[in-house]
Amino acid sequence: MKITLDQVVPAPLSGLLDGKSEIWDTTVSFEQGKRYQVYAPSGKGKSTFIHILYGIRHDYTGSVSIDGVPIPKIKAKEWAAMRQQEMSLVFQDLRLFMNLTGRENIQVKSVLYKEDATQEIERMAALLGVTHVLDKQAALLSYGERQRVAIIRALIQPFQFLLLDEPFSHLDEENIKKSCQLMDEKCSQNNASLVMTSLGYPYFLAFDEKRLL
Ligand SMILES: Nc1ncnc2c1ncn2[C@@H]1O[C@H](COP(=O)(O)OP(=O)(O)OP(=O)(O)O)[C@@H](O)[C@H]1O
Repeated sequence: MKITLDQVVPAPLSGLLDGKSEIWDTTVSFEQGKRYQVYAPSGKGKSTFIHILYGIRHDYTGSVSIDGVPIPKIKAKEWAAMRQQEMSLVFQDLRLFMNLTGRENIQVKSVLYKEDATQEIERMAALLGVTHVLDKQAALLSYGERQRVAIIRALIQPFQFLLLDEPFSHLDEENIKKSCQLMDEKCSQNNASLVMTSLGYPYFLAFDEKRLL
């Protein structure tokens, strides 16, 4: 899978760009198997960028294509299949279901693709120190615990692209390290790409490319 942006300018940033961006208003591709860091200060469009790649924002000029197919030509059914099998995302605001438990949140997608992921969920939860909250309602978890649940949910499904929107904002160094280790492991297993937005910290990932947004 390859994602290409061509002269993309999000509507909210129109007229505000300073010409330094290595993503907006230029041609840039994200290829399978590579790890990208996309960095920028607050308000420069990191979440907007991730939402455009995931096909949930369309308020921009220019074009985005996936494997050569422009996004407007991709049907809703194809997006649904892609989001189950090929693209996984950790939203900045996590988007967990607050009335469901941690485990139910993680299993939301594994139920869809009918894979028994029980053991793998336990392994990842133990590594990230959230075993004790798996059966608690998400609403009762701390933000850092929710963030780790959201990371496990993203890693448990198959993917070719792992999109991460400032995924470590509420984690301590030890948990960031372990999360990076898991992300690295899963990306290598799947020969997947990783695209992470951040304010610029490299964390514990070896990026192939770093791009200023
Ligand atoms: N739906 C929208 N309608 C109008 N303006 C928007 C919309 N979404 C974002 N913006 C504006 O676009 C700019 C980029 O927002 P975005 O959330 O993508 O930035 P960000 O780099 O992720 O910021 P942060 O690091 O603070 O999370 C901001 O000025 C924001 O106010």
